[in-house]
Amino acid sequence: MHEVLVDVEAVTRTYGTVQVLAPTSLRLHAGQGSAVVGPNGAGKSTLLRLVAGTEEPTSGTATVLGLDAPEARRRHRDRIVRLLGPAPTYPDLTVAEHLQLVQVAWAGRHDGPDVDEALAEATLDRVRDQFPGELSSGETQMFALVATLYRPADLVLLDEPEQRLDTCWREVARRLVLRALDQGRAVLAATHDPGLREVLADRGPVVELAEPTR
Ligand SMILES: Nc1ncnc2c1ncn2[C@@H]1O[C@H](COP(=O)(O)OP(=O)(O)OP(=O)(O)O)[C@@H](O)[C@H]1O
Repeated sequence: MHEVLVDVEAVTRTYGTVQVLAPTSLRLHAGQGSAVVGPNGAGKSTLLRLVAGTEEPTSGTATVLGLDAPEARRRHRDRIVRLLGPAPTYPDLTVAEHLQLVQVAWAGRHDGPDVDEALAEATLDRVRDQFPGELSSGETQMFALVATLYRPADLVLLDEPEQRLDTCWREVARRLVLRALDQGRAVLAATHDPGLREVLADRGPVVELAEPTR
């Protein structure tokens, strides 16, 4: 059996008096995909932050790579990558230079295509020499997704990777996620995109969250 990467047992999250995440459980093995779905405000991003270890559950446990999620985040940064909100960028490095930086930083462990191929397959080659501040919102999102998936990781956490992408780029995003799964990575993604949900549902559990009651 593949390694258990994520083991979430009855986690909840409460802010003030409102429980924004009702007890939720999820188990994800290497190479599996999981879509987290539900209406706006259902707690999808909250669940991802609990798994990312950037936030603590009110009750229940979130275990990642056998460790409490915040500890896993510290100890296994080479195995976990996340795109939860805007990606940090260097204003004076071009799009291509960001990917080159990823190659250098993870020297010897990068097994994807070369920089120009990675940009071309995401149809980002036209902006290869532009700076982050010169990109459209969709280009920024596509660039963030490509850069996120460019580094090595066994577990990929994505919060609505389809946001601000047009129909063509949503299709590209699905393809990139599918390739990550085919490479044996586990992908946990909150999404409103039915196509991405389908890609992930083929490879693992769908987590359906309901709107919080106030
Ligand atoms: N720090 C916080 N303090 C108070 N309430 C919060 C906080 N963070 C999130 N919430 C509330 O928790 C609920 C769930 O938010 P979350 O961002 O997880 O939803 P979501 O399912 O990702 O929504 P969307 O599809 O709109 O991105 C929302 O009602 C939100 O207002």
